[in-house]
Amino acid sequence: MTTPTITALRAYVPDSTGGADYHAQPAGHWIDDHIASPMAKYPEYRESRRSFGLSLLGNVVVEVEASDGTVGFAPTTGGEPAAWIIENHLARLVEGAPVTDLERLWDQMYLSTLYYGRKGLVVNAISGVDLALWDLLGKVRGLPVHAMIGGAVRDEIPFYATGPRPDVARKLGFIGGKLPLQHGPAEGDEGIAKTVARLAAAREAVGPGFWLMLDCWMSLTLDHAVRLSHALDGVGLRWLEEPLLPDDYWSHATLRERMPAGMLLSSGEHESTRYGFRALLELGKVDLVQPDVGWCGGLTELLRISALAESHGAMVVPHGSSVYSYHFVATRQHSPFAEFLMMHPEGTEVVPMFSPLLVDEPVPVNGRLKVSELDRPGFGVRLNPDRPLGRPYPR
Ligand SMILES: C[C@H](O)[C@H](O)[C@@H](O)[C@@H](O)C(=O)O
Ligand SMILES: [Mg+2]
Repeated sequence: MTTPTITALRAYVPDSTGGADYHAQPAGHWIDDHIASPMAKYPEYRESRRSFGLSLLGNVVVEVEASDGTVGFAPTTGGEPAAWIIENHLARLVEGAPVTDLERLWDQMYLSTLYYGRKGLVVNAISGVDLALWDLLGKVRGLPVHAMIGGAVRDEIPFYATGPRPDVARKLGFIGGKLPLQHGPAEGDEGIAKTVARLAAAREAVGPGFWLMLDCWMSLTLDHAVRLSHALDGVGLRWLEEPLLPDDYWSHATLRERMPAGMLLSSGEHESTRYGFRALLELGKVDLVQPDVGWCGGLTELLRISALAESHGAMVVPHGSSVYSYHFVATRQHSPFAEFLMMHPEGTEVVPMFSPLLVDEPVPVNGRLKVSELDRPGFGVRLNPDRPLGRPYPR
């Protein structure tokens, strides 16, 4: 049997809002409504995360074509800058390789960009290429990705929902609701009081058994995080998410020591590679890691991060990334549930997370997704043919 080789690697930039860069939403969407951020200490940037540049990058769609005509693709966040890296740097390593060489290609993409990469945009680009390669391999072999990384350990995936209405999430069958923090340290004790009131009202609405989480999106200082965690101790918070600056591993460990014992500390959404997650686990002492498979290095690197986390007794619950993380979650015991970002403007309806970029994108029904819904080759989704794709750096 002849193994096809990769004949072309292409990077497109769709004109759409939403998709993998899901923060790019029309005005009035809950995801940009006075949500706390590291920039909120500056009043002019407190009302909207887009005001300081969140979602400027937009989507990049990576496409890989094989010598037998098979085409794989995957989206991630990165826009034109990522497209430039993919077309002008990564393509020279990938084109001509057998479609099976994911390990060697990952190593070469990471090592060849070390001098300007290691984290952030470059690793997003590498992640996009890696995901497209997994999609291609699945299509060449006629297998869903989950069947190529060990096979499913469960028949269905339970989900928690991220959005402003945990009461609606509970009614829709989700196992928990994660609220975005809206008031950071710049709003002082008054901000803490508002957060406590909001979480207490949410707890009242959902009752005792439904998980509640709070996503702080890197916005807190250590002192504020300690005080906020204790102020929320009566709410029964399942975890406090990404409270501190991602690089300050040491303050995570201090927070872990000082926060209430029953509240899990989670982080990792903006961390990348196994090295970053080793620091977060060993130095940061987090209980739960949340790599984004489109940002951490792709699926090849997520598998490494996953094994590392399991050896630390930590759960791996990937940051919301649609089918690109569902195939992973289906196959790992220590990844018992997944995130679903409620991308409906009020967060009151289930809509496909990467809409309008993809078609055939499965969504949880009654808060769960049957793994059999993923049983199509590769990641099992198609690009929306009605959304034009520009190729900014054609070769
Ligand atoms: C809802 C949060 O503020 C972020 O917008 C979200 O992207 C991310 O942190 C998440 O965990 O879903
Ligand atoms: Mg988060």
